[in-house]
Amino acid sequence: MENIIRIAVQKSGRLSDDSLGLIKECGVKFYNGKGKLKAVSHNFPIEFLFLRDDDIPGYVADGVADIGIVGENELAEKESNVTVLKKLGFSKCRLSLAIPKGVDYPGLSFFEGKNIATSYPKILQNYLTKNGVNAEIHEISGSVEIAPSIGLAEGICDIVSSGSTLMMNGLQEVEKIFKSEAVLIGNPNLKDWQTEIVEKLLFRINAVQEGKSNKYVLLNAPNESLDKIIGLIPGMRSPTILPLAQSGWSSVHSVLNEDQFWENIEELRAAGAEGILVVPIEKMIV
Ligand SMILES: Nc1ncnc2c1ncn2[C@@H]1O[C@H](COP(=O)(O)OP(=O)(O)OP(=O)(O)O)[C@@H](O)[C@H]1O
Ligand SMILES: O=P(O)(O)OC[C@H]1O[C@H](OP(=O)(O)OP(=O)(O)O)[C@H](O)[C@@H]1O
Ligand SMILES: [Mg+2]
Repeated sequence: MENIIRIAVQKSGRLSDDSLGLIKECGVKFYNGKGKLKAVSHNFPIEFLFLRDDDIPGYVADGVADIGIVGENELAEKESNVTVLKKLGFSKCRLSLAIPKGVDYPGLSFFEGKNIATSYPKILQNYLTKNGVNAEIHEISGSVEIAPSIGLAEGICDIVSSGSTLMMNGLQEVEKIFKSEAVLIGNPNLKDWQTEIVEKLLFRINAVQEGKSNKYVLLNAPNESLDKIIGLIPGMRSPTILPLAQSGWSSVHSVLNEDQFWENIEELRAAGAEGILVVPIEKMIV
């Protein structure tokens, strides 16, 4: 049989759409019908295992899967022996301590001797120990935000993104204790042929991510402003300059980070740039 690697991805939940979307953008084709727990790509040597996210660090550490996509929070909680290969920039969230709204919060000492409900007992215990707080950790596996209102705990430690779940449950965020995003992880003992395939995938992921954070910019400028404009949008090696049919004018093509573009837009216009087009880039290899 052909050599293939195995990737563990979340079956369904907050990580799954972006994980599979990223791999599809890398040109890896596969069919993941409803209820399927495994799939093989027909144009890249990779097999998918669709799992609960809690199990992904352990499967990768044990070598059942060679690589996987998981949140840094789950990774820190499981303390599995895996290598972080790449931060992926999606499923960004934080773990926070929260208490009922209206309750006075004097600082971390609030939690001394209190009960805290969480699905992340290790991360929480490490944080409390580091800060010299003794609290009782009550581990529950979901719907953590409900715990204070049913008398299970005085506070919670759970995932926060927009904060709307906290708000809906009458809670206030009082400490941010851990920042997380999705990461690609790998078994630390991959064989050379497995590493080679992982490197190919990483090359594609980098090209997709570079493409997303950069834009292709085209603009028209009077020739006397070209030096100034080139300084503002230097591009990958240097911008392309093409003469317009109207004499004295040029078309300038360049690639630049979107943030950098917005920072320089006023100066570009002041230098005489006009007809500015900003075009998305699908893949970018630097
Ligand atoms: N609201 C959110 N915004 C952004 N990222 C989030 C959010 N909630 C969770 N995440 C991230 O996505 C991961 C998976 O969240 P999800 O809610 O799908 O987990 P789950 O219910 O434990 O799923 P599973 O059924 O696979 O065990 C979390 O560990 C976290 O890294
Ligand atoms: O700050 P917010 O934007 O409200 O996001 C935070 C919520 O998102 C996650 O739950 P999810 O909606 O994925 O449901 P689940 O707990 O059933 O997995 C997490 O467990 C929080 O409850
Ligand atoms: Mg889970």
